[in-house]
Amino acid sequence: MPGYVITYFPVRGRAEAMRLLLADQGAEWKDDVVPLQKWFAGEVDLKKTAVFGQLPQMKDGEFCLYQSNTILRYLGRKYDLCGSNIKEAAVIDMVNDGVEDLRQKYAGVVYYNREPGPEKYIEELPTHLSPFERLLSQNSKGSGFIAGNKISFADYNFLDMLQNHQHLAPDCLKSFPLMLAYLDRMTSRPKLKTYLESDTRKNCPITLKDVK
Ligand SMILES: N[C@@H](CCC(=O)N[C@@H](CS)C(=O)NCC(=O)O)C(=O)O
Repeated sequence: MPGYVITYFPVRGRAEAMRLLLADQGAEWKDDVVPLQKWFAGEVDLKKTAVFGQLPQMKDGEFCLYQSNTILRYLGRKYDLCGSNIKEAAVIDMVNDGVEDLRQKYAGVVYYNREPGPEKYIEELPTHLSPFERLLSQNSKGSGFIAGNKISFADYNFLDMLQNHQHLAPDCLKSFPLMLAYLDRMTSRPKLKTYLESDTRKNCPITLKDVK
């Protein structure tokens, strides 16, 4: 029986970065999938008991957490993925907050049909993505991780964000060689590769709109 249970809708969404982290760290987890229709019809008790009325929820045994970035940070502390000192930890937090900012813009357009709409968002993407190319160039000249000298929880969030954007706009990274090389390095990590190539992952829709 795996110690971790991730409760979420049948999408990658805000649960995927924690799945990437767990897979790469060789940990097992169970996905407890909540059908969207039931949730929005008010038929899921968890909607009332969840701390902020939202998912994902992650349980580590009896310990129950909400808020995707809090969960990532918790797993980061548990698996030593928060840098080697407080300055590295702060840079990792900064990058993760930057990923969160972009995730919110992405989610606004992709999930909630907010302005500026997908076409304009894609047109503006280089402006949103270039800070990450710069961060990579400033860290081991782009040959390592998004921050620090070892993998951190922010790398999994960043990887998920890059893959979501590649799905939305397949050419969006073409003028960002460091991010392309980073994606190659990350997706070649053996345990991550196995997960990324698994049927579970391939069959998991990227957004709520992709749910059949
Ligand atoms: N800040 C929260 C946001 C959670 C969130 O927006 N959850 C959405 C799905 S991604 C949700 O539960 N939507 C259903 C609802 O609000 O009832 C986190 O990072 O976990």
